Amino acid sequence: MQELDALQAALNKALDTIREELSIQGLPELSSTAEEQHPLDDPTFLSSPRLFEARRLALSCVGQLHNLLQVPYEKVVEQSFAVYDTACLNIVVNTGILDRLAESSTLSVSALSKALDLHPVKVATVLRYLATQEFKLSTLSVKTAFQLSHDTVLSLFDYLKCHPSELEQWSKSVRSLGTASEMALINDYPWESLEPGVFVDCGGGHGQLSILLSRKLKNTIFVIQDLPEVIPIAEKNVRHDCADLCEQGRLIIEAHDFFQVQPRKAEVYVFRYILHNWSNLNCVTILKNTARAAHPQSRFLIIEFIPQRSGFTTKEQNGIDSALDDFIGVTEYRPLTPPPFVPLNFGSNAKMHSALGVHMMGVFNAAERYLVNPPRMED
Ligand SMILES: C[S@@+](CC[C@H](N)C(=O)[O-])C[C@H]1O[C@@H](n2cnc3c(N)ncnc32)[C@H](O)[C@@H]1O
Repeated sequence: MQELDALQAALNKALDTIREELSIQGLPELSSTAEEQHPLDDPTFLSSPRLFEARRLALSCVGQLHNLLQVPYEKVVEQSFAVYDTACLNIVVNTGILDRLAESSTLSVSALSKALDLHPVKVATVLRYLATQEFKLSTLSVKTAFQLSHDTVLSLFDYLKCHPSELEQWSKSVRSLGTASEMALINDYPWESLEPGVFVDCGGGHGQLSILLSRKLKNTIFVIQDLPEVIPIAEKNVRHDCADLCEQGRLIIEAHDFFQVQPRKAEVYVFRYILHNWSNLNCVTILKNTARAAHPQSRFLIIEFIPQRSGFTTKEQNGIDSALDDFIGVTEYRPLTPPPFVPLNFGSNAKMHSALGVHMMGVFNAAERYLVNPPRMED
């Protein structure tokens, strides 16, 4: 029997058994939104052996299915961000958020932040992360948890400049973050519509996005820009993969600080995983500096993870109604409407991206940005 079939069959059997046992023992239905504690959650409750084993089996199947279905890269990121589980719980308890929510579970983030004198973006980021499974501090990008933990006044980028081996390690981890969703990115956007022209990869890091696109867009020149200390890393990577394109002048690597005016006129300026490192004010400066060089037809492409709201909603509120069967034979991506009891952001499946939001807050006092109702850092 296939592993997936076996786990599905065992899970179904276990869930059926739990349902039967609840009925036999006259116990209430299970509900994750019930206000009263379920008797099964009482540590002194003595389960029947059948119910005990059915629960154990169901949870084990869920865990095994998780291992089977989750992309290994996401598991690695989740594990390296696991410390945020404890940190966020600690914040929720110590700041009084938990007590306030116990009094009223319908408090909005802004009401909660006002009542406790906390920053709304930080409260939202922490709660959103905790919903998938300090603190009153400055909102300045150089007064973050990173500076406290490293006992430094330097920003992460300035710190890395002084620590070349850490810079190398950090830029490798950013590169793998890009790799994890690169094929979808290349497939889902009509890149050919941008040809021909000059494409500037602002803060391009290892240059991986430009390398991939240069194979697809044969009439485009790619300029990878980054800080001077990152240029040798980018050059090594690009020359290793595409020495011929460098010789032909189709891939150019150059130092440029995006807080200075952009020197290149181009058809496309792309910012992948850049703006989430910076406050609104900084982002405006970066974009304005680039816009000064742009011509009226130039395009700005901003590539970021867009977190979805947590919580549950009706299909009508969600606005998109698509079921798994609607995707048969479809090649163009569109999102699935979460079925009942599946959170809008797909719950535990959003953990990696929510953890990234916490990470951006801890390192840069920045955040992943939302399309709807965005809570923003004040500058
Ligand atoms: C999160 S990484 C993204 C790298 C790349 N865009 C990618 O998607 O793989 C942010 C990049 O911004 C660069 N960066 C930071 N400050 C910069 C500045 N002032 N000017 C240019 N690049 C900068 C960093 O060196 C780093 O390579």
